[in-house]
Amino acid sequence: MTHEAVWHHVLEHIRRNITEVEYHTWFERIRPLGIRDGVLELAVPTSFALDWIRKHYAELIQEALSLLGAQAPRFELKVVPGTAVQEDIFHASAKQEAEKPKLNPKYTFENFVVGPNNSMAHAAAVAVAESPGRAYNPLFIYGGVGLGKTHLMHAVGHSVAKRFPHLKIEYVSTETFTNELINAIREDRMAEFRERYRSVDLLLVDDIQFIAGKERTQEEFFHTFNALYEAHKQIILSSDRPPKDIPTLEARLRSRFEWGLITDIQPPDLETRIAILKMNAEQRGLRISEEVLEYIARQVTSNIRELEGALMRTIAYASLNGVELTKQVAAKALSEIFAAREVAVEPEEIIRKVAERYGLRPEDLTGGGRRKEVVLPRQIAMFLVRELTRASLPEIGQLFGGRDHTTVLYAIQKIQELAESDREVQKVLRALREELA
Ligand SMILES: Nc1ncnc2c1ncn2[C@@H]1O[C@H](COP(=O)(O)OP(=O)(O)OP(=O)(O)O)[C@@H](O)[C@H]1O
Repeated sequence: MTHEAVWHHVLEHIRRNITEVEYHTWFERIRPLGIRDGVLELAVPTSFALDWIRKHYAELIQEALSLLGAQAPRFELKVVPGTAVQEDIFHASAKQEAEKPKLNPKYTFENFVVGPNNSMAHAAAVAVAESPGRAYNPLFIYGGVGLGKTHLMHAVGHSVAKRFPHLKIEYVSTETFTNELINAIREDRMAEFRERYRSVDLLLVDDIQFIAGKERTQEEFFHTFNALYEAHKQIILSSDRPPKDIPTLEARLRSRFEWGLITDIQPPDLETRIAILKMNAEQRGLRISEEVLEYIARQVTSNIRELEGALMRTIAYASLNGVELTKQVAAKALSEIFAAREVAVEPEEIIRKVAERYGLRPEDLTGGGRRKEVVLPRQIAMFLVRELTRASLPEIGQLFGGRDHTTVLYAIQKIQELAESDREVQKVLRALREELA
């Protein structure tokens, strides 16, 4: 099913580069058919769509394929009327989603590889899934970016949904909770908001560290928490750090977060990383040699999302270039990502140097300020962290005050453009790279 993985990555690239409306109109209806002799074959619903896509998006699709390592990126469009999606299907499915908990079907216990790094968190999650509201309440899972916190939370959700179909499950990111709260206040719908969150049996809240500094959200969450807790409803929270390290978290919330069980997830060891890659490959119906899996597992050590990305990239590279997947091919596929990042420099050091050059404090760059004087230096710092370290886009977002990865991506693209057109930026980048080397 390699072509599906390839198409998935192409879509991710496209989505970042066009508007949502364009994406829904043209790309959601395309289905990948396969890869033949390095050519990606795509089914489109009508000949009108075929012409339009060829005319307007061919370059973007090719660009995405070359980012995946295709040396001669090629694709072919075919009209397959069955791929048409009725206009209102989007709306119908959106409605259904709102009612069902938004759980990723892939994030189940069966798909979760247990290793020494996550066995405690896994055992706690299983215990909670078996008797929600009774085992550990709240269950607080913390750990670095891309280590499986969301996966475990969703796994509990799936398991509870299966065992206790009558229970109401709600998964929400802290960002969404905050936005919904703001909207409810603005639209005078607070009673409805409260009812929604206080009537659930299992509440899963992701990235609770983002509640830091948001007084009103903390206040509201405090009451939601109490209502659920008192009614013996289960709460699971995830965070990138333990409660005691979340700044400006009200003491009463902190102590509540500590009432149940706090458990962490550490980066996986080599064996666990290989096992995760193996499972991923098997799920896609692919047989990949141990040697190749180990090679990939040795390249990416601290983020499972990136580990999976590296596997995908390798598979895509081999199939788009029509070659067998060997260790040498894997090395080639990954060389671009890892070669440029072998300089041993810490992100904090980069931030410090960039701040110094612009006469700012490091906190100015990592803080929330949007003054003109800090925006460009911050973007430069993000760009250099990406270039000189192994930090992923979400990790960089975290370093810079919990910004979204799309903001980081935008910053990087911006500096890439300026690095070609603006002499001042070229000079600064050259000087900083020298200082940091
Ligand atoms: N133990 C595991 N076994 C199999 N897959 C895993 C495991 N841990 C993580 N993954 C996979 O790694 C990817 C990232 O996991 P997830 O999104 O749960 O991380 P996270 O810790 O919530 O990250 P973030 O801090 O960005 O929210 C997912 O695709 C997930 O399925």
